[in-house]
Amino acid sequence: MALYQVAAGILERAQRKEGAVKGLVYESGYKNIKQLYALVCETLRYSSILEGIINRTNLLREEKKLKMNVAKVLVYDILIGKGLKCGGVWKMIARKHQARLQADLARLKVKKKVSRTEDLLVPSEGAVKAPALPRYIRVNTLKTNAENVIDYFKRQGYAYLGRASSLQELGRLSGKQFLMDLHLPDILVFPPRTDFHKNYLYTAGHIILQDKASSLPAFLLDPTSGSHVIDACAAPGNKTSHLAALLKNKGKIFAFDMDTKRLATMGTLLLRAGVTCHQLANEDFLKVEPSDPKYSCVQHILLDPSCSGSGIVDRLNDLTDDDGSSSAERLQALASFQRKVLSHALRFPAVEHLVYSTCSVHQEENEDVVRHTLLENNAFRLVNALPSWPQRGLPVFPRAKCCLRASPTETLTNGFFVALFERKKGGEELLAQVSCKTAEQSDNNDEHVEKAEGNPLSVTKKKKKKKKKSQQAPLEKIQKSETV
Ligand SMILES: C[S@@+](CC[C@H](N)C(=O)[O-])C[C@H]1O[C@@H](n2cnc3c(N)ncnc32)[C@H](O)[C@@H]1O
Repeated sequence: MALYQVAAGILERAQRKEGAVKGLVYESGYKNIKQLYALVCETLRYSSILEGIINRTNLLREEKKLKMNVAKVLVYDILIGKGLKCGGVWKMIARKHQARLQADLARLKVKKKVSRTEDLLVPSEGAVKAPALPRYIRVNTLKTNAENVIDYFKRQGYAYLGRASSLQELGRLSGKQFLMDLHLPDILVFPPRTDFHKNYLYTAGHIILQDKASSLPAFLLDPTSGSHVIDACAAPGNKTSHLAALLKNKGKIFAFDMDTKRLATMGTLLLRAGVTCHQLANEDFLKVEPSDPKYSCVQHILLDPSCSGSGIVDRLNDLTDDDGSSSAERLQALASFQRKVLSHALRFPAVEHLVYSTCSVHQEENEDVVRHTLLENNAFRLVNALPSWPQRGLPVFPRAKCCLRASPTETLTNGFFVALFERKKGGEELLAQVSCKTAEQSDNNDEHVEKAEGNPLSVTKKKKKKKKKSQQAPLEKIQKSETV
């Protein structure tokens, strides 16, 4: 397929949050990966400038068949890149408008008082430049364990430096060094830009390329093996595969997503990761009936709905307006959907714990959604999640600090937000929990006790805690939450 069409397709998938740019480029099967990756990255870098030129010159109105993302890659190549290489009919169209496009770019440079095009990218005064993030990998415990993965990398010439004791250590990694993460188990940390897309462990599903912050939701939800879980907005499925690993493939994950293409990608990812305990449904989660007996044992829900994506570092330019902020209207529309879907999720009768997460940095999509939901629903409260995590929710309501935030500058991750809800305990709820024990859970009592060592969430688990303390590995001691 033609370069520009493939590049535009990747921009579109990145906007729909189907994965990181690098992964999407590799998945495309395009023969010249390097050329494609460079074109996509550069187009993203100049995205808001290109969009401005396209809009001011009325390009899409004059060329009805031309879509924004194809226009962006074409205009990038004709104005900033190495000139149009291929493109057939698109090339002819772009050539037709070349003079006008060049004139608009020239006017923009005069207006911004710069002589080189790249100087248009200079951040405005006071803007913080995001640091390059470490490369995080999650060990897929359905297929292997951290020890095996560490040994494998050592044999590949990497130097293992042990478990990190500070975030600064993660930020100092260079060359072929790597560390075990200090906050989350089964996360290994490598220097920025380490590329594992061709690594055997990745292609065989033994490791998952997932930002550390995006591993928080499943880790905090921590479903016991054998339990029933809903992943409400699941595709492309990194969090689903993490949930399956925590469940040890025992129990059930009901995973929903409205987007057919993303679900197809998810099917491939889950197969590669060895996930077998899931049921995928191409369905609007808002239309899933909470009283359906099928979901009567669902005690855990992971809700990671569509959001502005404003926290994702390699997409910052693409998804924000010229002034760096998402448009107020768009944010309001997203927040309204997020509130709706969160309230819906809390209607499932047996749900005990729910994790709400976004990769947005906006208060409107995060603390405001949580505050609104708590005001509307007094059966649930917030749990003080992972007390050792350094960045907390913005203090815009009394318990907002129970929530977690993440950012390139403070946690060396993409921007992220997580809130852990817990049903307030009362006689009726406890009865419901007992009657909801699934067959798999009854078969796995020993496993529950073991898992409970690291999870102070449930009353029964807490009682067993003292007994096994001496056997705990250091990472199992991580306190995931505390009730305040
Ligand atoms: C942030 S992404 C989910 C990422 C996913 N949790 C992961 O870790 O790979 C949000 C997803 O929600 C889906 N979505 C949006 N509205 C939905 C709805 N009403 N019901 C189900 N899925 C929905 C989108 O198609 C998109 O795939």
